Amino acid sequence: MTGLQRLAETIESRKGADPDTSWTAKLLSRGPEKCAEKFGEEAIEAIIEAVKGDRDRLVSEAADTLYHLLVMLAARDVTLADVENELDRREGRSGIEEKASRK
Ligand SMILES: N=c1c2ncn([C@@H]3O[C@H](COP(=O)(O)OP(=O)(O)OP(=O)(O)O)[C@@H](O)[C@H]3O)c2ncn1[C@@H]1O[C@H](COP(=O)(O)O)[C@@H](O)[C@H]1O
Repeated sequence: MTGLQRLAETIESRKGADPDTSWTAKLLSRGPEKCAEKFGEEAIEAIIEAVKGDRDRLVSEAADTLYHLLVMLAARDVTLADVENELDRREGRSGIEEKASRK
């Protein structure tokens, strides 16, 4: 199991946990819209560091972004496995080829 899969399991286990002892439970208790808003904030912070070119800050903000992406997905009962399955489905198909097939 990868670290990302373990994190997704931890997040799933926080559903219904005590918001006073778990940041994840606190965020989930505020609803999917708040989780989506937090994800957006963290993604923007990662974008800013990518533009600035600060490698260490980008790694840190990317970690925040992945965590908050998983929380947002959990809030809508979408699992990491669902996303991995979609990525697997796309594997080996170039984005250029996929875009051309849409026309
Ligand atoms: N990876 C993370 C993780 N990344 C970021 N965060 C928290 O996300 C929050 C980010 O919030 P901000 O930076 O926006 O700070 P803020 O205090 O909310 O600021 P404002 O929005 O109020 O301005 C901080 O409290 C971070 O600690 C995380 N909290 C938890 N995890 C993982 O989730 C696991 C379960 O955590 P709990 O649910 O808290 O037990 C942990 O063991 C970690 O593995």
